[in-house]
Amino acid sequence: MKDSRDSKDQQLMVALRVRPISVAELEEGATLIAHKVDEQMVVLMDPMEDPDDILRAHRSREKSYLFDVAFDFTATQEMVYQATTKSLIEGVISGYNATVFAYGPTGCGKTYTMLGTDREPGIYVRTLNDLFRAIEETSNDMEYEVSMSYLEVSPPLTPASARELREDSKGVIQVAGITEVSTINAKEIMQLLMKGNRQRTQEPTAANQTSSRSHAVLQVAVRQRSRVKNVLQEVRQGRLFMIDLAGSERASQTQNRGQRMKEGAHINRSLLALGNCINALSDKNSNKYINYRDSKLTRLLKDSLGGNSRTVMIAHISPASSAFEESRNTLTYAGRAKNIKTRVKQNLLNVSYHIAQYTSIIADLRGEIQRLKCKIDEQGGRGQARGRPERGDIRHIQGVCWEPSSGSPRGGEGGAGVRRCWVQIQTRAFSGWAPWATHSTALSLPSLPPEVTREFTPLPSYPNPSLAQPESEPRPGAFFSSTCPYPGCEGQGWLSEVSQVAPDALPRDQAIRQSLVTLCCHLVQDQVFRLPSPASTFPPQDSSLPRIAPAGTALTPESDPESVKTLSSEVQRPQNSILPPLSTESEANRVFKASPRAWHVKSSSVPTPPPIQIGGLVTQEVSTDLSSRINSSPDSSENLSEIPLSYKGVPPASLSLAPLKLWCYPFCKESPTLQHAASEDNLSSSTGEAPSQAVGPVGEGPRPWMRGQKKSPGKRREESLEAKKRKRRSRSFEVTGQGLSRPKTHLLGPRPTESISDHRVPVCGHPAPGIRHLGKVTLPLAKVKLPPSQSTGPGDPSPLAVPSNPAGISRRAARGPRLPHGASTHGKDVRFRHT
Ligand SMILES: Nc1ncnc2c1ncn2[C@@H]1O[C@H](COP(=O)(O)OP(=O)(O)OP(=O)(O)O)[C@@H](O)[C@H]1O
Repeated sequence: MKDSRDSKDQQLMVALRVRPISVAELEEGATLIAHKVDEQMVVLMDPMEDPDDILRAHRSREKSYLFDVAFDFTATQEMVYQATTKSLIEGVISGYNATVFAYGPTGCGKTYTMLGTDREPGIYVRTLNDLFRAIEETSNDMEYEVSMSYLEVSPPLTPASARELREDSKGVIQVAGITEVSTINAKEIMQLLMKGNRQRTQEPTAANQTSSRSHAVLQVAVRQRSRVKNVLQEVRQGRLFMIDLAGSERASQTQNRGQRMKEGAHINRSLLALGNCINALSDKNSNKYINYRDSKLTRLLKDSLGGNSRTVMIAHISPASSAFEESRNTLTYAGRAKNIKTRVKQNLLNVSYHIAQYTSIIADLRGEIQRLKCKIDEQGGRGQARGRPERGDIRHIQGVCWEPSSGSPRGGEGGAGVRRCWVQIQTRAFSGWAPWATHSTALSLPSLPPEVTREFTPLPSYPNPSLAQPESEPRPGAFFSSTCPYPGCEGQGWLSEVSQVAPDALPRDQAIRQSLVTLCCHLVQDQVFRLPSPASTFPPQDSSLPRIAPAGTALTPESDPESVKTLSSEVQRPQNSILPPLSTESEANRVFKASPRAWHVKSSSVPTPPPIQIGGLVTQEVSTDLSSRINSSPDSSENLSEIPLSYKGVPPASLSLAPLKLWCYPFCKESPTLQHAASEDNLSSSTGEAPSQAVGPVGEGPRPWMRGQKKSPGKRREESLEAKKRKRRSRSFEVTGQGLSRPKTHLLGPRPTESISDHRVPVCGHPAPGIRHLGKVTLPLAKVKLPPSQSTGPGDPSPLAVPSNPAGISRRAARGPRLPHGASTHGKDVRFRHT
């Protein structure tokens, strides 16, 4: 242990307490000779009055004594404690030694001041209470150890005198064989104190019925250290001595005889030694040797008197004239003690930890790190369980779509993951459009991530498409070509397609449409496939994002034969591949109402449809919902406002990655087989209709750009018309679309192509030669069916039917709003169609 960095001299504080005159003294006829003049001064009057003494005739019989503080019989215990001891507590806690000792003749109130009574507790109790309170107040930051010992320094005649005092290597007096009790609180200390005090030698004398025949030393040690663990730690250790000395006595006064008289002699001897030390210490100019070894008392008080301690001496006197001599001596010694100076230093113990302790600290820190990691994981898990915030992150979407390691679409989750992410993208992308926002709310979907909203916030709020129809409606599909920032982008093509087959699904306002196509194109180009954006830096390039598709990488046998091979093998998989459930129950609730009222219903009012049943598995696909909305027939749409769409009975082979097709077809080329499959699987949604009976695309005319098709455009068109007729007859709900082929463009990339190689993508059993040959693939579209059980009634057996003729379109347009499209199942390369 080393002492404090700075030490300073401290004057010993001396207080004087004059107790009330006792009944016994009054009975003896004693008079008051001690008076407190002011807060610091006490006057003692000599009771001896002899008018015949000429020599002393003009001498003042009063003598004043000045102390740091003086109390008379009016002073309460609390006042004495506040003025003398309370200020020491803070120093003890922070590593300073302190001593309070009561000094005075027998029967003058030393024990009363230090121990007190039950009603009026003394300094012991009050000090300990405040000490523990102060410790508690700082225990958040600091760690404390408190120990206590209660020592009786008695004359050598008693057993307690067998205790030896020893000085340790640092010069601190230790009592051999003493028991130190680690204390928990002040209450426990008080119980120990009372117990110890009962064992203290007390005998009635003529001067005091409860005269203490020994000195009592209560020592409280406080060790303080910071709770912040460090390699080098500082420990502060303060000690507080509270000493109730035995009283000096005169044999004549106590009338002791025998053993009691010998005790008194020993007490007086120790007090005399104390007085000598005080005398020596108080002599400023002398370099006299301080003989602490004269008595155990002075040895114990060595530090308190002349060493490292803030010391308070409370001198006690009786006001009675009968105790004049004792009072005068006490006042004299107390007055001298004022001159004693101590050098106060903070006791600091620098603890440098051993290597084993380092290991322990490191283990603690590792445990803490692990605990925090688990906490983070838990929070992350909860967030994912809630699903919403993470799904709002574009990185998450990309992560869902693609395996970061391989850069390919996720195999296990496959198309489901891609579809799901697209649903999210579409849904959120259209969140600025009020009808869509309605559904977004219903779906409890999060808003777009900042980087997306930054790009697309110009999307206006569009409360109801039917309420904001422009005077002259643009020709469907005619105006999109000039709005897309990407040459040859499929986003506009898709919208054009939608505008033809389901014009009601799109907003009427030109500006909104343009925003919409821009949005779609951005999403297609940037958000999932991360193709280079021609006009913007959106999204911000971030190397930490999973690399998705290298720009301009065409899927050709030359460039990526392995991919093509994989794709080819994939598309040859049996058609009865079963799609696993695509998403959770919450996604199954993504239902749309077709009536105008439905746009404004709150999420709670949106009915929950049964999930899509695919090949015996219950699943659902929001994209097909969207498709169904787009293709809602005017007759059925109103009823659908009350009946959610549901789908069932779709053969596994007819299920495909409709959203993938929608968004991926720019990267795909289509074989005739795939094209056919797409038409069947995705465009036909009549209940009970086999995929083979499904009609082809609703879109008009041949598509010369479908170079990969084996069927001629004319034949394809015939099929399409036939399908339309069947649709009208059956009034079934059909989502028409095709897996489209398109020439290789800069948009081609291996990863989107791989995405369609998901084993759950149904094909018609053809090896897709066109893929190999032309580097094109076609994504089949999802097939959506409305089960009869979910139809609105006999008059509307197939509630959603998309009229493919212009009349149908206009009729629907006149009927009012339709569901916002938000997504499409169409996979047409409209660029070429318009050309
Ligand atoms: N300030 C006070 N107010 C009221 N009573 C007091 C006061 N001081 C002392 N007394 C009473 O005086 C008596 C003697 O006091 P006390 O025992 O404390 O003296 P002492 O100095 O400890 O004596 P000894 O040295 O013999 O032990 C007790 O009955 C005590 O209650």
